[in-house]
Amino acid sequence: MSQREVAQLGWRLKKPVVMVGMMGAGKSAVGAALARRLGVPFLDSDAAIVEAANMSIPEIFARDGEPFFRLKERQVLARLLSEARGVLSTGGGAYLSAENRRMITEKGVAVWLDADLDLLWARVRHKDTRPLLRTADPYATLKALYEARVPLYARADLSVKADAGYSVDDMTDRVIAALETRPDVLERT
Ligand SMILES: Nc1ncnc2c1ncn2[C@@H]1O[C@H](COP(=O)(O)OP(=O)(O)OP(=O)(O)O)[C@@H](O)[C@H]1O
Ligand SMILES: O=C(O)C1=C[C@@H](O)[C@@H](O)[C@H](O)C1
Ligand SMILES: [Mg+2]
Repeated sequence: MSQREVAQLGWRLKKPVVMVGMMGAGKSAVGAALARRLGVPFLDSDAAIVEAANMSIPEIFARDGEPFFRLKERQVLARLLSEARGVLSTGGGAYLSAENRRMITEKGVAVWLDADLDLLWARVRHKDTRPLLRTADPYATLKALYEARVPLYARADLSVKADAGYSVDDMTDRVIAALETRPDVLERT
């Protein structure tokens, strides 16, 4: 194969990829790596909310409450989906609303990063950036959220298991392999 042919090897992404799953599953980290790998733009709904509000997520929760955050999340998701050409990582709660799931399914393909509770806890336990976990027993809170949410995340078009031994790059490989099972979403060029 000539150098020129090698340089032209790549991907054609036909629909936006929307990363869903629990806080700490790796949606932002893996989503950004996936976008770099596919050579497409990356968007993150949490980052877009923070930018629009000029406040951190804990500040928005503390000042305006979770219902207000969810309203902004829905508006931002609608805007980002209308302009998305690449990978869009969502916040951990975004896929729980039926209206958000409908918007995501209409425009893109949802990929659930399916990490188990122990892995999620190992990732989030030392950080205080997730307001929902600011409780007397954050592990019990995470467990309750996990158990309530898994049946909804399981509705995603594709799911990719996140194991403790997998790096962000390994997870990116796995997501690409899952996307390649859908020629209507991703093709090699
Ligand atoms: N495969 C991985 N291997 C090691 N560390 C990872 C992996 N994926 C993510 N991480 C790390 O775990 C933490 C949580 O990941 P990330 O912020 O991507 O999760 P998230 O799903 O976007 O969570 P949230 O819903 O809160 O936005 C980060 O510190 C990230 O660097
Ligand atoms: O799981 C959740 O409900 C959340 C996850 C984060 O991504 C943020 O969107 C926020 O902290 C709420
Ligand atoms: Mg994130």
